Amino acid sequence: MLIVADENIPLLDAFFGDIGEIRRVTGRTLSREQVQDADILLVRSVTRVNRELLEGSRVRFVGTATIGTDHIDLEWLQARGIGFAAAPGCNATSVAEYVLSVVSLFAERRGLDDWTSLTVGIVGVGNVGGQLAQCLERLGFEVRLCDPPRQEREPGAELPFVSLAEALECDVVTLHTPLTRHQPHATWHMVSDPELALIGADQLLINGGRGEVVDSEALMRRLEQADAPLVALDVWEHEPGIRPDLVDKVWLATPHIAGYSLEGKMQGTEMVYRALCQFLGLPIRKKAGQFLPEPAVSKVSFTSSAEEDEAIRTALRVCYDPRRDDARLRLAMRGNPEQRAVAFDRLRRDYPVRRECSSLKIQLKGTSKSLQDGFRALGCKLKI
Ligand SMILES: NC(=O)c1ccc[n+]([C@@H]2O[C@H](COP(=O)([O-])OP(=O)(O)OC[C@H]3O[C@@H](n4cnc5c(N)ncnc54)[C@H](O)[C@@H]3O)[C@@H](O)[C@H]2O)c1
Ligand SMILES: O=C(O)[C@H](O)[C@H](O)COP(=O)(O)O
Repeated sequence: MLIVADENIPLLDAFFGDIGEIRRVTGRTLSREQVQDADILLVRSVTRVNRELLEGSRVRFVGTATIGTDHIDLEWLQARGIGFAAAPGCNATSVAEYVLSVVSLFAERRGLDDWTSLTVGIVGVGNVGGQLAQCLERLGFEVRLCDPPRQEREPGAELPFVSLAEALECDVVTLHTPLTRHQPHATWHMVSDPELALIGADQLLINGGRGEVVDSEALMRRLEQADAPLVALDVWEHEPGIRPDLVDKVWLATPHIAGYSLEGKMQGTEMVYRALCQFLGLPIRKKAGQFLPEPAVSKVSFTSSAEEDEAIRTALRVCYDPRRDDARLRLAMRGNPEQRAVAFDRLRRDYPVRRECSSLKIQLKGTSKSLQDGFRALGCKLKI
């Protein structure tokens, strides 16, 4: 059995080595010829999987080790009877930690002693937005949730949903919707001139979903105005050929790596492996956890002198500080368009190991219960 797989999927040999022969390919440039004789295709988000790629091939199962599926023509796969699996929720914790870290930097920039005084509007309350909301609420933030599809599906739900306009009133607005083009709730350019006009200079807009959810022309126009909001973009229209002038204008610019914790990537591989085993009728023998290496930083201690917010933010940034990715992306924006696109993908391919807060043991001596609860909200292991 031939498995054609994106070389950026971690642990390919460990998970799939005894299922078939693996041919590693560059996901961005995968061609019909490369996939023609494959039985199984494993991709990440940079490969468009559709009729143009697969017509006439032997492929009978496609797996994407990602949450998003907007790069896959699901209808065509279904019509052809080709098996499919994605990895819902695999890197939700990683994205939530990215957002928390960005919010912590925003609070510092605003000179806030208490970061939980910020209100946070979450647009798209699925695996990522839901996990983020839960964590923020446990930390003591006021959160507003906007998810019209869920609001319709769950009319009697306990969760109070707000409109997009109401979410846009929050100090921080963070986008976690999929990219969709079908009405009534299409997200393509969901945030454009009218929505951007609703957020002002003391607010922060984060996009951790898909680049095309925000109209980048409109965003450029808004960022040229004196009362423009701060913006943190992890995802961009037209990746990898993103606009350097937009990178210049946004406050925090990262190369679509919010979900790039090692745990998140490895879980993505495991989920596709499990689905493939089921598809082929094979036993499931492996788990991502068995391959997780020891983290570079494994323990952090705080004493009774630790200031609560400060301690939580320190631990968060031990795991992930987006400023390093921001600096690298800005450097990568030198050169001509082709060089910039290559550099964008290289930053993603050669991404350093990043671990989630769950990899961190926190030792607390004489600290308050609320500080302990804060670390629990982050998923850290506690030693009290
Ligand atoms: N930046 C990254 O690295 C990264 C990582 C993971 C996922 N993502 C993106 O984030 C998206 C969300 O991930 P998830 O795991 O939470 O997906 P999910 O499917 O679990 O949740 C998405 C939620 O968005 C809601 N939604 C759909 N249309 C909406 C609209 N018009 N307005 C408001 N809400 C709407 C859905 O009802 C759903 O509850 C993914 O589809 C993917 O594109 C990005
Ligand atoms: O949808 C997802 O899971 C994320 O956007 C994912 O982290 C994207 O990473 P890529 O597949 O482009 O490596």
